[in-house]
Amino acid sequence: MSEELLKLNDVSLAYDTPEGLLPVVDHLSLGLEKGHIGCLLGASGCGKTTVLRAIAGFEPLRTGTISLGAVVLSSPGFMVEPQDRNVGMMFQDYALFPHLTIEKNIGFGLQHLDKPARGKRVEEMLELVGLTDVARRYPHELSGGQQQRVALARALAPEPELLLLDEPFSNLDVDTRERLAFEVRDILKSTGHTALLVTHNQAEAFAIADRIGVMEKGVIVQWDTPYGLHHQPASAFVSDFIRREALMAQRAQAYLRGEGS
Ligand SMILES: Nc1ncnc2c1ncn2[C@@H]1O[C@H](COP(=O)(O)OP(=O)(O)OP(=O)(O)O)[C@@H](O)[C@H]1O
Repeated sequence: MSEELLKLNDVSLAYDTPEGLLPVVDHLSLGLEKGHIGCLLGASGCGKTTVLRAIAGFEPLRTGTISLGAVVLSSPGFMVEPQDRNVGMMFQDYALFPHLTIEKNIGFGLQHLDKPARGKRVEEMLELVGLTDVARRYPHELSGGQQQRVALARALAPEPELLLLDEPFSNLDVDTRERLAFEVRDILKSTGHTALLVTHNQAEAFAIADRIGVMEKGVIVQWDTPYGLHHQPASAFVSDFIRREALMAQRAQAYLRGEGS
């Protein structure tokens, strides 16, 4: 049996707001196997990003534990610092440094390596994401899809044990988004990385993930394979959610073919 790398056990999260405590995530548990790509899928506001931020070490836990391998990263009153978690992050807005070349952006998190080792690692990363030709360019000289591949290379360069991706494709046009989702899956699979992605886009989730957690109001209602979600939805909510998005995609395609409005 494969080993679970990331484990969330009974995790609850809440924000302190001027109106009082806002509970956002309610006793959530999940396990992600080493080398797998997981995805939290759900409507806006259901708590996906909050879960990701907690795994990255930016939100304290009210209950439960988050662990990576044998190491507990968070529990109530205890948090390993974000920089000490060996967790990489990639966001929707690329977050590249505009004044640094692509190779310098990728090498940014590698200050602990000497110059030759850093150069070698940057070269490997450029090759991995297919951007060797543009190493000396600046971010604004690249397309959105290319910039996101740079962001991926930069996140993977320090060899994190786990990669977190927050809506990484949502700023891209539909064609680029689908292509890049498949590309990112291939890249992560070729390197054997474990990753957890957050999205509200079902097509993206199904394109990239080995396990999908459908979230509703701070809980995971089903954590399953894409096949399992389609063929054995655990509740009416899951089957409605999956069906509704499939229907919307069909309608959009019919509209583009000029068959409806
Ligand atoms: N810093 C914060 N302070 C107070 N409330 C917050 C904060 N961040 C998020 N929230 C609230 O917590 C809830 C969950 O937000 P979260 O961003 O985790 O949802 P999400 O599922 O990622 O949504 P989206 O897809 O829109 O990003 C929302 O009601 C949001 O308004």
